[in-house]
Amino acid sequence: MKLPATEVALLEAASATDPRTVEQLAEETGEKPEAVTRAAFELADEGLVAVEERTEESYALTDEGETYLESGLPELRLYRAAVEAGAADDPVSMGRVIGASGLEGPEVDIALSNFARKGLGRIDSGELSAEGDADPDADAETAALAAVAAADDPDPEVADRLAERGLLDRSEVTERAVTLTDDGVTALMEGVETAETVGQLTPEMLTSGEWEDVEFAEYNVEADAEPVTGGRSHILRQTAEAVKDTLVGMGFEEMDGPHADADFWINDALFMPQDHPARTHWDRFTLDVDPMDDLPDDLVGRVEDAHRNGVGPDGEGYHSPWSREFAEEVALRGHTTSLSMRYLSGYQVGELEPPQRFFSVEKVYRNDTLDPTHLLEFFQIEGWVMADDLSVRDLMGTFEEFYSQFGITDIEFKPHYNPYTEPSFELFGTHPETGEIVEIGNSGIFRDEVLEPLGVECDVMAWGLALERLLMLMYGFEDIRDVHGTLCDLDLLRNVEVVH
Ligand SMILES: N[C@@H](Cc1ccccc1)C(=O)O
Repeated sequence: MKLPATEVALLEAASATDPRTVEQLAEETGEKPEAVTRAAFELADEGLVAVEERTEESYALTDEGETYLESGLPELRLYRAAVEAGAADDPVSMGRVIGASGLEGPEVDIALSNFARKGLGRIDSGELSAEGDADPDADAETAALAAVAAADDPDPEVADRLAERGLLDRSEVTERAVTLTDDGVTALMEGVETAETVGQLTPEMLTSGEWEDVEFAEYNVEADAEPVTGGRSHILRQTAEAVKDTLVGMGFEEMDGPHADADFWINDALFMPQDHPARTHWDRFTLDVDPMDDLPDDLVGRVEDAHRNGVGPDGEGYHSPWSREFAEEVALRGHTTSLSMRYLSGYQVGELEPPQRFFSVEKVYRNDTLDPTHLLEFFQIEGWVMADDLSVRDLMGTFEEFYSQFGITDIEFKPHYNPYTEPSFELFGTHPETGEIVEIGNSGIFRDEVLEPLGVECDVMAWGLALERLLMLMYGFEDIRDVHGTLCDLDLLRNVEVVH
């Protein structure tokens, strides 16, 4: 039997009783491991050897992991500083502990988010208390980092968590072991000879014409290749595109408009009283820019009248102060319902005749506290339908159809209050991992106090859904920061595919 040189060397080095790994065989034959793997698969195809594969996880410290192994994990440094400051007895101001800990930049966030998770203590209204019984020297994550540094096996669960924190790189190593089959033994006994094969075509072979007589080695398309982690679109972006496709498929057109807008469009047009708590500096990001003093006078007049006196024979209005200056102030929009107001009023694209359906998937800004389910900037899936005789059934049916396209079929509704819709409903879905009920949106049918000043004479149902929450239900994230910011899970962002 004639075989290429590497195959012959491999057959001779392999044993019928003792499985040898590709690495052992590579050492013995003096061939590269890739060449041995390729040859082993060739021989396996011929039935001369059996190849057994085993996949194992392997870990390596990232640069950050190495830094923390030396300096201590940020949360432990925070804990030690807290104990030193007396936080095991009485709560101490967070700023003071952070100052004393020497933590800087992103390390502060990292320390704070892991501090409570590890039960090292609690953070409450800017004060930090330390758990007296915690033992920073017995930290499982530090132990796992040290194990990896010493080439020992870390606890797999802890190692997974460290990989998520970006402190360990996880890779899968496939180990292959080769054994001679009976046919392989027979072939060896009958004698195998080397057939010359060429792996690389050279310019010399081309000019001399030698290429016509040689036998070329076959490509091994199963050989391991280095993973490539180039740029790709972010999971949130991919999901936003999927949402847009879905809504366009449902007959909606896309809205577009300013992120920084007049309070008039963000709040007044929505019949939000000017003294509503959501309009104070606590919730909104005010901008130090010129007011928008070119608002359409007629419309502003009708909106002011609705606020002061109400609409229709029984309308009450708010009888509270209303100022045009406040309406002209510019802030970052806290919801994209500002766009709906611009479109419904005819201001953005001219007057619209019913029926109409519009949507946007755009960023909104709220002065919230960052936590596992809240960001200061997030994407809202805004939408509305303008038609005669809309009912709550239409609203619910639209959501059921929309969410079912993303595999979510257990939407629940809860009556709610918005100054601009009546009735109003909050939407909920079930988190696939924790089973918890998660709020995913807010909706309703616009009140006359909103529609009449806008000049809309039929019904309009509308909603604002959170894109990030949809993501949590689709992929089972428990912390939205897994896809954003310094704590994001790079492995996931590199590998996830959005399908819908
Ligand atoms: N603006 C609401 C969502 C909404 C839009 C339109 C009608 C009803 C509710 C929010 O941000 O929560």
